Amino acid sequence: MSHHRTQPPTILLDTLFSSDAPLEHLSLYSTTDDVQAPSPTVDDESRPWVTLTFAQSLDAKIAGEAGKQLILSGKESMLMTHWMRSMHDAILVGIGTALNDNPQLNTRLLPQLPADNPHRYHLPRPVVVDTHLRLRLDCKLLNNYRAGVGRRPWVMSSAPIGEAEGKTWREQRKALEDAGARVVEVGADSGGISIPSMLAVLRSLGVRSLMVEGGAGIIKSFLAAATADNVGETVDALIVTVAPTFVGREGVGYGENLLAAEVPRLRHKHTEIVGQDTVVAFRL
Ligand SMILES: NC(=O)C1=CN([C@@H]2O[C@H](COP(=O)(O)OP(=O)(O)OC[C@H]3O[C@@H](n4cnc5c(N)ncnc54)[C@H](O)[C@@H]3O)[C@@H](O)[C@H]2O)C=CC1
Ligand SMILES: Nc1nc(O)c(N)c(N[C@@H]2O[C@H](COP(=O)(O)O)[C@@H](O)[C@H]2O)n1
Repeated sequence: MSHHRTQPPTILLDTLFSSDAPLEHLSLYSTTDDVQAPSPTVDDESRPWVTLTFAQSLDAKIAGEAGKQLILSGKESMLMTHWMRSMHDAILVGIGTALNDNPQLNTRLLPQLPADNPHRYHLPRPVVVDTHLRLRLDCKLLNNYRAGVGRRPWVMSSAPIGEAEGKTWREQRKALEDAGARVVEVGADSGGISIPSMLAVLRSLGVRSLMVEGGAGIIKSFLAAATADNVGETVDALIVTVAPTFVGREGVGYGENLLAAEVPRLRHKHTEIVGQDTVVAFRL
């Protein structure tokens, strides 16, 4: 679809914004008059708008054997993902993904704007959920930030209770902060960092919209949180890219063990063929 190359795909505009919003502003913001980047929002300001999104194979795998990173999206749907990134204030991944994929989480695939265009694409804030502060000091997120081509990564973590673990955690925190990260403390429970608490903290820090990319553990947690709440109070949109390939049972899935009572009700918005992939968009 040629329009995907120069402006955000309709499937994103319709799923994330009301259809009467002006197209040209939905991925761009003005740097000249200090206007904030456009963003989907929820009415009450207690949490950000949350879009859960990932790419999967026909057999619902998101990675290969032992977590091997797979490029499942074709170039057209990958471009769509970068448009989606430009429409959110922040992008979240779990520490499993940060360690495994060493992602950049930026919008580098978007078409270059003419030099005299006063607008810019929004560069989202990278957020890593990392209970034990295992993020590498030389990861691309920190390297990009130090090189001035990425925003400061935020690391969502929770201080451990025990003295020995607490000391290691504080040392790790200092090392990460010295390397450029901001460590943000949030509450945790037996399942790891509490999703509702983390969302409330992110909103209090100014994040109006959050794109959640994965991996498997994070997807399961957000699906579970969305099911436990009254529908629509944790996750607002689900956008899944389905690639025309099988991975096999050795791959990493996200849904095998979910009980029927643990999957949220979905409201289908759109299905669109993007290149060779099928993109399915829902509101919750
Ligand atoms: N195809 C796609 O679109 C994507 C695929 N991936 C793949 O996913 C794989 C990584 O998945 P995982 O190992 O499951 O790691 P993950 O990225 O989901 O991180 C999970 C880790 O985050 C921490 N955590 C803290 N609180 C948590 C909570 N409430 N819920 C869940 N985790 C919490 C725990 O340490 C947990 O082990 C990689 O192989 C990566 O390539 C990742 C993102 C997108
Ligand atoms: N949309 C999409 N399609 C795939 O096939 C993928 N493997 C992913 N992965 C996500 O993108 C991150 C890599 O981002 P950068 O290219 O480094 O900016 C990866 O960590 C996953 O979150 N996504």
